[in-house]
Amino acid sequence: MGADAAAGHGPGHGPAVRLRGLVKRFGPVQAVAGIDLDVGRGRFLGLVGPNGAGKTTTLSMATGLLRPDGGTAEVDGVDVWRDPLEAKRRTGVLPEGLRLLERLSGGELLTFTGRLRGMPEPALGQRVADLLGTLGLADAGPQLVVDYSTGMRKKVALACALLHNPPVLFLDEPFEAVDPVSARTIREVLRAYTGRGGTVVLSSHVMELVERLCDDVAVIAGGRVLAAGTVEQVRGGRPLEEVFVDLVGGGRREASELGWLGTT
Ligand SMILES: Nc1ncnc2c1ncn2[C@@H]1O[C@H](COP(=O)(O)OP(=O)(O)OP(=O)(O)O)[C@@H](O)[C@H]1O
Repeated sequence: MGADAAAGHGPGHGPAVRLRGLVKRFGPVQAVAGIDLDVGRGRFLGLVGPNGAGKTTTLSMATGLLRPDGGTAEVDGVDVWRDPLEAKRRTGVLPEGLRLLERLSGGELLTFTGRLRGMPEPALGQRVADLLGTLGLADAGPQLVVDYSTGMRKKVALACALLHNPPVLFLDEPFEAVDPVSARTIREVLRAYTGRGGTVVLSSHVMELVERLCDDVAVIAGGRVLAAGTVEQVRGGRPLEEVFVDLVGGGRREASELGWLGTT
């Protein structure tokens, strides 16, 4: 065992995700202003924050999609920017925006993704069939992704993230536009995954869902972590939404100021 591994560092060691001093600026906008965050193995972390808080920018830097201006990101003990290929082997990502290969069917997209990841047949074919079946996409058959509904696109993108059974999943708004039956299935799939030791980081605007599903939560605003811990710690006995609004809601104008709305 090397000195790093003995000290709890290096591939397969330490927290599943370790972010240190992550910083990103877009011109005059400081999108991420120094984020430190650890996510333990087998934990389910919800990343919440108002629009423009820096959630997607943080997830993009943690998954090798956007180069940080400063700081480090490690996944499963691998530095994402020093060893991106190894980090990406250990990561499944449902990115924002869902840019997919539109002229393939769901099955073709998954098979192509699996081959890019070097997955062998026939195990790949079995996993593709399992994922399409479980996520309710099998009936879409040869339909092309370009003709999928928004929720179907989300589900096939999620299937791509799960396909290689990575130890860590990063999911940007995985439940957005997904119907309640599929949402329940996805919750069960993700719970089973963390139950077996997998780690999930998801961003969401739905506090109730984070409260119900996640072990841990990090509230970010203005590119900084305002609160982080177990859901119970951060809630402190109150509904998470209330705590969230107290933390980030300052400076908003009252809805009642739109007194003209609805009057004739
Ligand atoms: N490519 C870009 N170019 C310029 N500014 C950007 C870019 N990406 C993000 N930003 C800015 O960085 C800030 C953080 O954006 P980000 O998308 O990370 O927020 P978010 O928390 O994911 O928001 P939302 O909940 O609305 O998706 C915002 O002010 C946004 O306008």
